[in-house]
Formats: sequence, C-alpha cells, structure tokens
Amino acid sequence: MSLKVLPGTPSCFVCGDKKENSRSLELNICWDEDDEHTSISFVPDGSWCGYEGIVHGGILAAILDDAMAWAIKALDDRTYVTAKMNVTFKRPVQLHGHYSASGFLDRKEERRAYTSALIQDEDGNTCVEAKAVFVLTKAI
Ligand SMILES: CCCCCCCCCCCC(=O)SCCNC(=O)CCNC(=O)[C@H](O)C(C)(C)COP(=O)(O)OP(=O)(O)OC[C@H]1O[C@@H](n2cnc3c(N)ncnc32)[C@H](O)[C@@H]1OP(=O)(O)O
Repeated sequence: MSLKVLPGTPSCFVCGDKKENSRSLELNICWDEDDEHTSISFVPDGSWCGYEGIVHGGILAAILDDAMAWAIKALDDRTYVTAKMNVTFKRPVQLHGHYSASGFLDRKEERRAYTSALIQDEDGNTCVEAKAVFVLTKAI
C-alpha cells in the first residue's frame, strides 16, 4: 500500500488547519495510490460528540463528504460540489476510538461523479456508509 498525504484546504472544517479555521478537525487526507481511494484516520475527542461518548452524525457526514470529494480531486483536478449524499449509520462511533474513513470515486457520467465512502473501526467493522453524487461546477 502506497499512501501519500494530500495537501488539504487550509480553511476547511475537516482538513484545514486551526490557523485558518479555529474549528477545523485538522485531519490528514491520504491517497492510496495502489487502490485509488482516500484514507482518513481519526480519534474523536469530546468536542465531536452529540450524545455523551458518541460522535455526532453530522461530523461523521462531514468527514465522509471530504473523503469522497478528495477521491474525486485526486483523479480529476476540476471542482466538484456535493449535490446529494445518503448516509447510513450502522454502529455508534465512540469517543477516543480509532477509526478510518475511506472514499472512492465509483464512476463519472457527464458532469456527475458517483462516489462511496465508509468509516471502519480498528477491528474492520463498518460503522457508517455513504453514497453521493458530486456535480462539476460551471465555475467557482
Ligand atoms: C482546493 C481543492 C479542494 C478539493 C477538495 C474539497 C473538499 C471539500 C469538500 C466539501 C464538498 C462540499 O460539501 S460542497 C458544498 C455543498 N454543496 C453545495 O453547496 C452545492 C449546492 N448546489 C449547487 O451549487 C448546484 O445545485 C449544483 C452545482 C450541484 C448543480 O447546479 P447546476 O450547475 O445548475 O447544474 P444542473 O444543470 O442543475 O445539473 C447538472 C447535472 O447534475 C445533475 N444533478 C444536479 N443536482 C443533482 C442532485 N442533487 N442529484 C443528482 N444529480 C444532480 C443534473 O441532473 C444534471 O445532469 P445532466 O443533465 O448533466 O445529466
């Protein structure tokens, strides 16, 4: 497995840095060059939770959104935005656990990019799954 760290976007809530965005989760987005998917490792702290000890689903959706956006970006340098995302929460993601998110570009059709993503715990159990449609912007 050959992993390279992607540059991130300094202002991003997920992959930015706290100098540009004080609320950023500051996660590194890695790209697996062999299997062509993103990989984001994380250990949630208490500020990520909704119910005590359980990570907020909106935070998990944001991580999956980035995992998929960067999977597109790694293969196509143009700008795509999330148009539709479907998220399935299968197991709770726990405070202080060790997790990994992976994002995949499944296919492209005209301006649309179809993607998928998942979050797994350190035993390989799938906790969250997502599917999304991104659309190539006319201009940003
Ligand atoms: C620096 C590096 C950082 C790179 C990494 C960045 C990391 C950050 C990741 C964050 C990603 C986000 O959260 S982005 C932020 C959240 N998303 C947004 O704000 C997007 C808001 N929505 C929009 O701006 C717009 O609705 C668009 C652009 C999605 C579509 O508008 P449009 O450009 O007028 O296009 P339109 O003609 O309507 O549609 C074009 C084609 O897409 C299809 N399409 C449109 N919407 C949908 C939809 N919801 N689901 C399915 N398909 C759709 C249409 O059927 C059509 O297909 P056909 O007729 O061509 O077949």
